[in-house]
Amino acid sequence: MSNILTVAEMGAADAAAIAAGTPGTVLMERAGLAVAEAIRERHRRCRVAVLCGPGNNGGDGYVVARRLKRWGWPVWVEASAPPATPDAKAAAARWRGETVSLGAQRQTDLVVDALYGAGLSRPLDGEAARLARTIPREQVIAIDTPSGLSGDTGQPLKDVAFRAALTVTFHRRKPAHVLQPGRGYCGEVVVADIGLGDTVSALSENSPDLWAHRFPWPSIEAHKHARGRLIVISGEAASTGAARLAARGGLRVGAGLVTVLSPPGALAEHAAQLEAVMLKAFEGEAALAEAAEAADAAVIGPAAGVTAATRANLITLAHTGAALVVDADALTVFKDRPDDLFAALDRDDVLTPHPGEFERIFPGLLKNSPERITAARTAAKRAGAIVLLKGPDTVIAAPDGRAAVNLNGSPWLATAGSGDVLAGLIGGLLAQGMDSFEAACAGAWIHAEAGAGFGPGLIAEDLPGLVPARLADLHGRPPIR
Ligand SMILES: NC(=O)C1=CN([C@@H]2O[C@H](COP(=O)(O)OP(=O)(O)OC[C@H]3O[C@@H](n4cnc5c(N)ncnc54)[C@H](OP(=O)(O)O)[C@@H]3O)[C@@H](O)[C@H]2O)[C@@H](O)CC1
Ligand SMILES: [K+]
Repeated sequence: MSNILTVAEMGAADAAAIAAGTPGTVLMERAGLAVAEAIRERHRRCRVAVLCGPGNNGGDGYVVARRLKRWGWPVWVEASAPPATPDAKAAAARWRGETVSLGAQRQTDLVVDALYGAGLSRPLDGEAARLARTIPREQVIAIDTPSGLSGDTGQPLKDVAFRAALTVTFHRRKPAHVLQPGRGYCGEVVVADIGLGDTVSALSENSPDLWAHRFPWPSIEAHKHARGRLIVISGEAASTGAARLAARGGLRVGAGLVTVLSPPGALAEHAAQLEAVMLKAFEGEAALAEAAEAADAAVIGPAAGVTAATRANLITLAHTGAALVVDADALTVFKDRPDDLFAALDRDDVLTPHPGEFERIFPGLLKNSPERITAARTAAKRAGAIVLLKGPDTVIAAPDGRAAVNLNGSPWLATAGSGDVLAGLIGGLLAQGMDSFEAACAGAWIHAEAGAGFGPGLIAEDLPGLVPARLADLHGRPPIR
């Protein structure tokens, strides 16, 4: 169930099921029952107001009301308008309980928000808008999406939407359930199966389902050279920590040989602090090209310096066979000439911008896109490379249109150096020959799991050491404690 469907794709899935012989009323019964069961699983019998709109979202609401009433719950419907679709009319006709107008001001314990679904195109107004602003979220169970949210963008239209403790949607998540701010409005999200069968879309949740079956576990004959060689380009003496964080991330995630390539002036600093990670000095492009000759992957950018040297180093690395992770300063340094960067990249390279860096190399794109998935996809096409747009809802996009959204991000990762480790994790997976889109997804997922599992007090230095337990989970064996 890791695909995410747009509103139009969900409509097509509904229509296909109906065309294949399942009536819409049957789908509505399944949807309403799933919501009622989700409520019963979480709450003792209590007073429930079901707010029903005129469309099929409201139709689902009438089914919920009927089910709860049958189970003996005190429940009534508050209708914003009479049912207007054939299926909603049929559902309302089977509701034999009390119906009052919206906002009848009764004392209630729970509110089922069945006003509008994910396809909402007009903002809430009047009583619906007032209720959205005033009902406490702990009381609210939303059907499909909290009313007021745009299903495709996760934005509240005109800034007004219900906030829910629980959202029950059907078949697959929609962008509003995974993108901020919508995700924050949804509370817990339950995806109920209503029997629509298989659908495939180019957008997925980033979960191991996407890539775990192709994770580059070492074979029995593995030796360190066969497990992939990663290089990490270091900045000057005063800014070397970022490269070491990236290098340790790459080593922990399984690259066989990881080397920090350092300007001569920073060598002593590194030498004092590195063990399993190897160290080599380079000076100038020719030396870098030679040192990079045998690398399978390279990380460039973390504290590299926004300098002509970083730009030249990137171009040099792009001419080697290594797959690149381009982060931080190696992105910023192309601010005035992003096309030079894009011309140098291959489709197996990965860019890992945060929104500020994204704006520098794709000016205006984020602001002018309906949401960040579209922005990341457009960026990936423009760059001809994988783009990982960081955030609480990190998006990974490929030039061929594949995209995935991280659902396991946590605020603990918003700490200095965290992104350097992420670049190293992706680099380490690229070095082991993993497909670049999948490596970016796997790196982001492992990184997020590690951060969420640690919680408060996390610093970037902790992250590489948290990777083995996550790998053990993926490998299906108990972690080493
Ligand atoms: N077979 C299926 O498809 C299944 C669908 N299912 C369920 O159907 C839901 C989608 O149903 P839906 O398409 O009828 O949309 P929904 O949001 O209920 O109503 C739109 C209506 O509201 C009106 N309206 C809009 N904004 C408004 C506003 N601000 N203020 C006032 N009115 C406003 C709008 O009017 P219009 O904009 O057209 O003038 C239109 O009349 C989906 O969320 C899921 O719960 C499940 O049962 C499983 C099977
Ligand atoms: K709703």
